[in-house]
Amino acid sequence: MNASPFRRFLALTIPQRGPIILGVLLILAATLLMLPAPWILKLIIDDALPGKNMELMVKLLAAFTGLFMLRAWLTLVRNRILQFAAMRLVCDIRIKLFAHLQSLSLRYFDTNQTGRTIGRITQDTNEVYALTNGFLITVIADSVTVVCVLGFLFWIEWHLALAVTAVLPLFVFNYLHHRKRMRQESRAHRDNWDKVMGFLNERVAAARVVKSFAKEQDEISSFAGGINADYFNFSRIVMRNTKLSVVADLLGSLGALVVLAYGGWMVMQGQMEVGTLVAFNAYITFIFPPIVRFVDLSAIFQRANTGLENIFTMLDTKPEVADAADAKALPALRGELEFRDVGFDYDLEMPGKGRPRTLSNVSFNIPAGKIVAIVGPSGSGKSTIINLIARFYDVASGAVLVDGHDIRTVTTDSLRKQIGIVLQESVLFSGTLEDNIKYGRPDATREQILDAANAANAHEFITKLPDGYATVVGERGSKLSGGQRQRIAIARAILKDPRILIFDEATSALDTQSERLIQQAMERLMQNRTSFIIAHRLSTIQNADIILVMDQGRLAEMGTHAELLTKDGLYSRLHALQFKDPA
Ligand SMILES: Nc1ncnc2c1ncn2[C@@H]1O[C@H](COP(=O)(O)OP(=O)(O)OP(=O)(O)O)[C@@H](O)[C@H]1O
Repeated sequence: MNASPFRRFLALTIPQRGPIILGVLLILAATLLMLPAPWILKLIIDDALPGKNMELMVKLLAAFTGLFMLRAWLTLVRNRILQFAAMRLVCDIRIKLFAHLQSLSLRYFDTNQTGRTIGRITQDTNEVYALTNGFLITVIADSVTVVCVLGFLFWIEWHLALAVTAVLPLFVFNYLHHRKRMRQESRAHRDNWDKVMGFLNERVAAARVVKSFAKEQDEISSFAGGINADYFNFSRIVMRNTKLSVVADLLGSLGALVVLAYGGWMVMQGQMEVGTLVAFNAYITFIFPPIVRFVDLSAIFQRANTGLENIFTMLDTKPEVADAADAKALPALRGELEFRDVGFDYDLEMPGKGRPRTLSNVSFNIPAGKIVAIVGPSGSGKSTIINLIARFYDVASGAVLVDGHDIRTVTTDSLRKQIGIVLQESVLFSGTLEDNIKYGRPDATREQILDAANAANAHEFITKLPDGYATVVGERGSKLSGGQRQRIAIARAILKDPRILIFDEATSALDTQSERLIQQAMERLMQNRTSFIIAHRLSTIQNADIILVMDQGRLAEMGTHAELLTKDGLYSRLHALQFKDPA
């Protein structure tokens, strides 16, 4: 069985154990320092005041002041140490989560909303800060205080101390009564908030679509729905906390009442001095407020527990595509590629249920250096083939081999370093054009970058920009045209110099001029490499060495343009439909 999130959290705090232990020792020191304070009060009442002993009075007051000053200083130092430790811990967990995210396979990103993932790294880790800084500090400080003070009370007057202790289980009952609901409410709150974050993230990223459909008002209503649910969830949590802490407060007062009633009776019976009763009364303020605080903090604990559950669920997600224990680095490739009876389904749970598999029995063998066009109707599995070549997913059956190596037996890093991919919707990162071009090869020289941009037909438009290569492109390259983005992506791929090239050809968004520039760039890029192109242009298809014709996840036909036309099969039908009028 898995350890509880809290236990696992404690394991994560190990690197910060130095500052945490020091902080706890300082808490202990500050607590022990305060123990004599009520006793000084007792000495003032029982000894200094009745005997009008001025010298004793001054000494006791000086001791009192000294204790408080020292305690204030210790608290300051302790808070600094523990707050820094808590923040460091949060930073470490954030880095760990991001690093783990990088190792996860595309299927994780297919099934988890971006907003949710971002929430894990930002919001859930904030709860860890609250837990380490607030909860741990208070719980440790308060537990030490309660145990020390109770022990001391038993030492001075055990009858009365026993009466005080009898109230304590009531606090536990009160907490247990609410605990389950608190947990459920905290979970509902967090899950709804994840949905709101997912929604927000999507709508901000797709502002153009929202506007083009004039859906602003509907989106506002949906967002308001999520936020109002958050209001409701939060109100429930606040009400629960209020109920819990009001009852805890009452129980604290009950404790004080017990001391006054029973202690007062003992004083009247001459079994205890007045000063001891006053000191007792002062000591119980060391006990009940911390216990009431425990109860209040249980809300932080529940929230943090939910956050920790989320964090550990993400950290426990295994990368589906992972290097085998004995995976070897792929040597420099020639570029042969083989699909051997490949079957695949995106849906792991219900593979192929009620519909054809995404890919079934796909076999082909491509010698190094060939240009391969993949064609077929929409949804026939073209993109899936390139996803499997790059090992974004693992095949369900059969194998994909490069130069005779099953790609599951080599490291994904060494495989992907030799594959270049230019997608239909090229994504650039915010940063300069130069940074974007050298993304896959950060150590490229200026000359190599210019050569790549030239070969990609991008140099000319870049130099016309006022800031040239230092031009900062917007988020996801939004300040460039579709054709310009595509050429930057081609330059990026050229600079990487891969042996296998994957190209998802986009035509629809481009004008003829742009299309020609891209086509020239592609032709240069494809020289001396094995290239797979999801092809839409007739020229690309005609010039390909091999055409793979996909149909409902199967390889329907394979051959050159001329061969396939003579077959009178799917390809010739598609060709007739699509290129009826090549002019
Ligand atoms: N990430 C995914 N998760 C689940 N199913 C997917 C995913 N990507 C694609 N599919 C499904 O797999 C099938 C094949 O999709 P694929 O993207 O390979 O088709 P395609 O031939 O490239 O289509 P198009 O020409 O429209 O881009 C489709 O039925 C599609 O709905």
